[in-house]
Amino acid sequence: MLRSSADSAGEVYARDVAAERLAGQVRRLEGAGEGLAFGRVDGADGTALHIGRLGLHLGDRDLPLLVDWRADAARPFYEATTVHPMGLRRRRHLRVEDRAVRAVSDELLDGSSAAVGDIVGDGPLAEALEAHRTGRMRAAVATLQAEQDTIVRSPHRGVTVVQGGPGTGKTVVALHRAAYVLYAFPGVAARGVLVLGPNARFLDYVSQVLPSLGENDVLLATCPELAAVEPAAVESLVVARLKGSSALAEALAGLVRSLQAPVGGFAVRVGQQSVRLESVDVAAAREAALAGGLAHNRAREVFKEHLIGAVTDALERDAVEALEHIDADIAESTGMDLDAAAAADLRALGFDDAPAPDPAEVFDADAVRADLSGDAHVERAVESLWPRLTPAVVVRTLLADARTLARHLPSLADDERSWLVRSPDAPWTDADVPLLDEAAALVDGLPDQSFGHVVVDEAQELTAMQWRMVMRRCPARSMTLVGDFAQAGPATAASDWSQALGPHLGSRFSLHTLTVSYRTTQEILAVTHRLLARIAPGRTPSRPIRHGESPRHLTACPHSVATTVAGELRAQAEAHPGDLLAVICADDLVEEVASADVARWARVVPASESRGLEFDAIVVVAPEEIAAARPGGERDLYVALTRATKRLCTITVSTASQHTS
Ligand SMILES: Nc1ncnc2c1ncn2[C@@H]1O[C@H](COP(=O)(O)OP(=O)(O)OP(=O)(O)O)[C@@H](O)[C@H]1O
Repeated sequence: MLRSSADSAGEVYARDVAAERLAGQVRRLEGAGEGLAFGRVDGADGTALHIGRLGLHLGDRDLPLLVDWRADAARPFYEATTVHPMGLRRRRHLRVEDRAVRAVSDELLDGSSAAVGDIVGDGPLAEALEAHRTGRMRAAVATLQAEQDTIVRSPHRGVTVVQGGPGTGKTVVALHRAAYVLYAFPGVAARGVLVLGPNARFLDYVSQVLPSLGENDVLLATCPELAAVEPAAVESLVVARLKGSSALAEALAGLVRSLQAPVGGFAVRVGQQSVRLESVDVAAAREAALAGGLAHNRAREVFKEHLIGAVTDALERDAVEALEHIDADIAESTGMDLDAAAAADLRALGFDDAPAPDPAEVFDADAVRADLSGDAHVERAVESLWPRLTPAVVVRTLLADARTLARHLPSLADDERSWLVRSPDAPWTDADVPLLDEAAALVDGLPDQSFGHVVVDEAQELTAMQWRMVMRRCPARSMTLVGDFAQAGPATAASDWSQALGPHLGSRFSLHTLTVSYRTTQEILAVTHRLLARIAPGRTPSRPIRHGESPRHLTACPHSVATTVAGELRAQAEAHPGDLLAVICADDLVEEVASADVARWARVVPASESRGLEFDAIVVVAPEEIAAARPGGERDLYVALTRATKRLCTITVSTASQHTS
């Protein structure tokens, strides 16, 4: 394509656009190439359709070669049951690897008995769930379950919330929903789709799902990436929690308002002259600047324009007055009416009754205004009344001292405010990010980049300030939000969706609950029931569909934790070669646990970063420390215990030997 000739600039542009489009298609096809076709439906009427990750058409054939899984025609593949066969006789799952069919499994839906060619095999879902984990989530497009599929292809364009226990497929639904939105709502897709996740580790884990569905135009980001801030420090949870509260948004807005010409007049030197505006004039300029609802820095331009207008008027008044004074003085000292004398002179020269020049017309207001807007004195005077701001300056100013905080955050107690004070050169933290983003919206307006649809995973983690960030980026309020408040981290203040979303959406969201635990076995889930009853009283545990080994429990002395962990991992690796193993421990223990021996067999994941992840087997070290490490630590423990698809081992560090060591 790029080799084709193109002479004019227009042709070059058209060629580049076409080349980019084709390259995108190639990426799409390459991404979705693995397991491209995965299903087939045979209608009771004898028709057959193949279902795939993408749709493919061949020449002018009426029927597509491959039906895109998101097309309406593919719906029965996911939703037909023997009770409601939706016109199907047979649903077939194909496992295709390296362009060869490796397995076929049929379900007969119309009550007929198996005919020649029907292969009634083991469930493909069970096969998918038993497969080795790789460290990267796989698409579940071939085995989406009916309760998931209904949410994925819902026609609802507003906010869809999906809740459910660990491993119920919330992430699966969220990512497949993103792919569905791109396919089914082209208008939304044109404005872009964002998937927001809690941290880089999680985003890496889910990063292959959408490309494997042929979708490469989705932005995966964390909150700091979205705000283009790189946090370089961590801060205490108490402070992080305070900074997450929406009171901070009001405080920032209050601070910015207080920097918008709150009171007083305005004085400026223009040439030899000093001009003073009364406070009413300044107040009028302020009102005009704020009337348009513009952000601070843009409103400043309007404010300046109005002030310059008022200064120009004042200068004009002065000029007129000065001229009139001169005339009056001359008339008084010479007894001459200058205007009359000038008119007589003009008549004598043959100019009949030329009107006397009006001093106000002699004054070139436009030129004066233009001069004033580039005048350094004027700019300085405006700056003192309505300073130009940056987001960083706003946040630094608010958090600079207890007095400023007291003024703008009256709802907090004195000691809470004192915790918020930070030194101006302190590095930014995660909790500062939404404050900077809020300040950016106040001073420069809405972010340049917004999206037609936003997917938030682990959405229970978002603070009120982070929700504000998200809402700013999705003016159309078309979103898929998935999460589980029983797994909430310590910075989360809300305990349900109404609390989290109410301030932005009222009750305008549709809530779905997934109830089947696909990841966790019955045996592992049973270990967490008592814990779940404590952290989410009244919550019905998810229903596991798989059985597995009973969890193991070991005890280690404080000085032999790494050795015990390594021993357990070695045994597991030998017994189950190819399995993906992980060790989860309290963040403070990571260094101690991650000995070379341990790192050889497993990934070591701090409990605070284990949300959303999944492994074949997990060793949870010192569960009691995870529970005690930070407020809400029992929820961290619940998350840690529910990361394995097959095996769980917990290692308690014995306190008895701690005393003797
Ligand atoms: N329909 C499905 N077909 C195949 N695998 C599935 C299906 N649904 C869920 N899974 C698998 O179950 C596991 C758990 O799914 P997922 O991570 O989406 O759950 P989750 O509810 O987001 O969990 P958590 O709350 O722990 O983040 C994943 O390995 C996922 O691929």
